Amino acid sequence: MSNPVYLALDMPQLDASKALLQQVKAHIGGVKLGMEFFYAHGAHGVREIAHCGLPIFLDLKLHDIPNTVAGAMQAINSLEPAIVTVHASGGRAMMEDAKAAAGENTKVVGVTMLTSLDERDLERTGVKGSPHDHVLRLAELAEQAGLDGIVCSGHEVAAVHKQWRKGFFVVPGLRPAEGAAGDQKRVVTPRKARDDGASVLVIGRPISRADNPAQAARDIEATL
Ligand SMILES: O=C(O)c1cc(=O)[nH]c(=O)n1[C@@H]1O[C@H](COP(=O)(O)O)[C@@H](O)[C@H]1O
Repeated sequence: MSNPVYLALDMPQLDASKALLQQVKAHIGGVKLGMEFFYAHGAHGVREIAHCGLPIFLDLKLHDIPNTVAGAMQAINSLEPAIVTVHASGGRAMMEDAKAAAGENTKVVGVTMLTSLDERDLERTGVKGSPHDHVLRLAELAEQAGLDGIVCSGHEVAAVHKQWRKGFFVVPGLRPAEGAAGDQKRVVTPRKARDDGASVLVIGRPISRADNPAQAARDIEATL
């Protein structure tokens, strides 16, 4: 089985990103580029990172009216990303149009509830009920809209996997047993997420901020 770990390259410096990637690339299965990197380096930066030969997950978390999101998707098609994110709360029509505009080899996944949020945060945004119910509801909407899968925390992935057997599930908010959670609130270990049905494990700081990133990536790989 291929390595499910996608390294989140969350840094604005292109050279430092490439250097980190060189150190760890033998121990990961893909690279995630998010808004921090993309706003700094755009399509050129994505192409530079793609030279490493690993699949690229373009985590742009698109969230706008359907026409605008479809246009954004078309604008990034030439980069041939393996995975792209949209916010599931953007609604069914937005997700349908995003999927229709994406390249045929790109998986479009809907971000459900950010792993940095808990039930109290959810309530403050006006959503009543548990994160579990909220994630399952948005997963159902994403499936109806024809998306390939969703992004959720390791707390929900087992239930979502049960509800959507063929879905593609991206799980961030991962920490090895001794790792500091930082701004993440719904956290599990990489192994637990994988055992519960995650297709992709997104891992950033536990590798990128480690004293020895290659060793950290190797240690995580060994737990899987
Ligand atoms: O879409 C994501 O990748 C994402 C969704 C989510 O709910 N939570 C979340 O942390 N992420 C991303 O996953 C990565 C997690 O980074 P670390 O907490 O450093 O491992 C970051 O790049 C986040 O942007």
